[in-house]
Amino acid sequence: MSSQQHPDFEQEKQHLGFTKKYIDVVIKTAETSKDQFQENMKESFNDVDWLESSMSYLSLLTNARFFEMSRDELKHLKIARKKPYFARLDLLRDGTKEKEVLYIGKTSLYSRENQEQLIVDWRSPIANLYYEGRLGDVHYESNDETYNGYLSLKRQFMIEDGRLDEIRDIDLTTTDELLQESLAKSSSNRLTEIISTIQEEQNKIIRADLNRPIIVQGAAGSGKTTIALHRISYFIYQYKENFAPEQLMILAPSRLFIDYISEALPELGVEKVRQTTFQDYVLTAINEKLSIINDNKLIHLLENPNHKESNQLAWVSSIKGSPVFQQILTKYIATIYESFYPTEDFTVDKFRLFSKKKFIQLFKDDYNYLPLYRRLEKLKAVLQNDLAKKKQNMIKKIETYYDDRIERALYRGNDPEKRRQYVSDALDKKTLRLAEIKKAIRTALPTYMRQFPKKSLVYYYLQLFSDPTQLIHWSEGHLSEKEGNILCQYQQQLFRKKQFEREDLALMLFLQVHLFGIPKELKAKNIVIDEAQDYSYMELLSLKKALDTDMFTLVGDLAQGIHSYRGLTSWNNVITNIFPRATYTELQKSYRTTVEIMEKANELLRLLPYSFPEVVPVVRHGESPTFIKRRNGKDFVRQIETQVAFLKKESYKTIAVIGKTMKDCRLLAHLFNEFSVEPVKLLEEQEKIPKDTMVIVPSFLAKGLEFDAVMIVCLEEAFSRESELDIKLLYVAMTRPLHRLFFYGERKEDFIIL
Ligand SMILES: Nc1ncnc2c1ncn2[C@@H]1O[C@H](COP(=O)(O)OP(=O)(O)OP(=O)(O)O)[C@@H](O)[C@H]1O
Repeated sequence: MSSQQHPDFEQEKQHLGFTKKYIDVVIKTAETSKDQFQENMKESFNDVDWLESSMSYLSLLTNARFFEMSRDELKHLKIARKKPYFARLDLLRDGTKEKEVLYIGKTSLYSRENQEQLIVDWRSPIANLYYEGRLGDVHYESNDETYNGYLSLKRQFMIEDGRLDEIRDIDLTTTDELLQESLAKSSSNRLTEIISTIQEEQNKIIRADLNRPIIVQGAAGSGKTTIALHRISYFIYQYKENFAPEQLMILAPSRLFIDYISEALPELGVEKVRQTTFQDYVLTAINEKLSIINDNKLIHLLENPNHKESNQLAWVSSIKGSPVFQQILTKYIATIYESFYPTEDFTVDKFRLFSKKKFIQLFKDDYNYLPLYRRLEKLKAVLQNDLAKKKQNMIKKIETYYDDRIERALYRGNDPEKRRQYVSDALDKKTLRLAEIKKAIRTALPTYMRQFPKKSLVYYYLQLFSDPTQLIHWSEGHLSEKEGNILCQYQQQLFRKKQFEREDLALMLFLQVHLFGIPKELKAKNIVIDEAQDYSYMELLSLKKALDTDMFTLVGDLAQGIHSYRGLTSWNNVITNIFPRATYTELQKSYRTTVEIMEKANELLRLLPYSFPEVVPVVRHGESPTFIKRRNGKDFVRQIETQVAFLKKESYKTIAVIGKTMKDCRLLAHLFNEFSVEPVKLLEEQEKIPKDTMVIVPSFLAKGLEFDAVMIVCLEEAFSRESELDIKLLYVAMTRPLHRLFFYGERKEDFIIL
């Protein structure tokens, strides 16, 4: 049963009215004075009937502790006012006679003293019944205990701006209606929360064991980004006593993407989670300002396919990201460590204080949990302590030695002059020796430590590629002589220009961890990586080492792996060698695109050399993707403008023109700037996405984003069937629209599957 004709509609409307007013009172009281509560209550609930019917709630409120809420709780309650809850569950617990009525919302509201909940948080254990429980006998787990009961009602509420529009009683068969409505909406250019329509398979991932890493291979539009954010929200809720949100981290593919997800964060209560990119994180962790030549490589590969240089570029990237470098770096680091084994004992003057054997044993074994330079610091402190302890003893020994000699001299021989001379010499020697030993005590440690010169991370990194013979040796047969030479030459050429590539960052981070360590504040308790398919093996490994935890949520789609020359082509290696505790899940259902668009995009997957299962769109129909022969110059701009005007009339709000390369996009932007009356915005890596302007975006930057309508344009650059990268880029572009897709080009063949 649905709509406003529902017999309970009026009653629910009243309940909503009460809840809203009630929230207002709580907010007002929390913000002003707790003593004002009764008066605030009377003022708001001047309707006597309501007041009486609400007496049970009233009694909850007399407890002053109720109002002690944190600033964050207050903020969330204010947000919740517009839509306090989205569902209701009626549950009769086993062994009880009275059913419980639970209203599920984004944030909870309850009496802290008697635990009676007015609104139950969607992340609480009992709320799982909304996502997974069928009507009838149900159970849920909380604190390792299982609770059983009978679920007699599952009701959804459509509340808009605090107004109840509709109520709907649901069972498994009807849950899709709300989802369909939500998917049919227009995109706002931003990611939003999906709390009321989370699907069962998605819910399983959000609530999967929080003490284990999780890897999700999900089709384009299957909700990976959304789920990852909801999982963080769930984590924060579950561990609110143990961790602050600042201890969690989201690694996004670009700053553009961070801007894109930013709107969903406050609603989910995760806005304080650190959000950064891999590059920015590494540069902070190694504390270096390096010049990184970024996606140049992708662009080069795109613009010069099958070129000899492109092949070399791709090979260099893949080798630097591969496990071969784990081996090379491990050997290299071992060599650096050995170069720190002292050749001499630690002596002060003639006293041997600390043997080199003991030093090496501490350095190698006892402190092996520390990075190299921290071990040195520790050892320096050990020697310093030792010296401080033995200092007086050494001085005493010298004093005793000379005092004994002087004493003995006093009784020696008969010549008083000689005796006097002898004693005077001994006294002089004593003074000299004491001065010597005091100086030695002062200088011995700094002199000893000087044999361990402090070098920078960049120094060590450059050294790694300074000698091809060494590099080949450390690779233990994985690099041929030719390959070792090519790699060293390539790196040296970069270094001469004082440049580094993104692929260098993982290796530098790995070195940093082992040589200098990562500051505590840059470690994280839980990390979410979106677009994880674009990370290399070494990037993921170095991150795990740097962050000192395997609590990662990796979400990605290998079919969209446009950086697979450096990234991953399978999750196997990652699971086996980096995250062996990980749970692996696949999502094949796509929620973004219509059936018509997804079917066309699926044709591209069939052309890829790996077998990707077809993406199953949630059944939502729309217009078929359309090819339009494009005109030139001003006429082409008019053509697009007419299309945009038409789409806007159809109420589509967000529209993007996607070109294959940045070069084509720049040409497009130029054309529009010259001939268009409407403003357009060319999106680059660092941009913010404007809300009401049509955007031009290159295919590789469009990854992860979505728009109501997309126009893929081939101006000078076409997509080639021969290139795996082109197939993936076109796939990325085709899976961006929610509703409409157009291809504008000279020839249909430029779009491979037309
Ligand atoms: N359960 C759901 N209810 C409503 N909307 C959903 C649901 N799951 C996903 N969506 C919507 O589907 C779209 C795609 O979600 P999202 O961007 O998280 O997918 P993705 O897997 O990260 O996609 P891509 O691989 O293309 O980056 C978004 O508009 C999201 O709001």
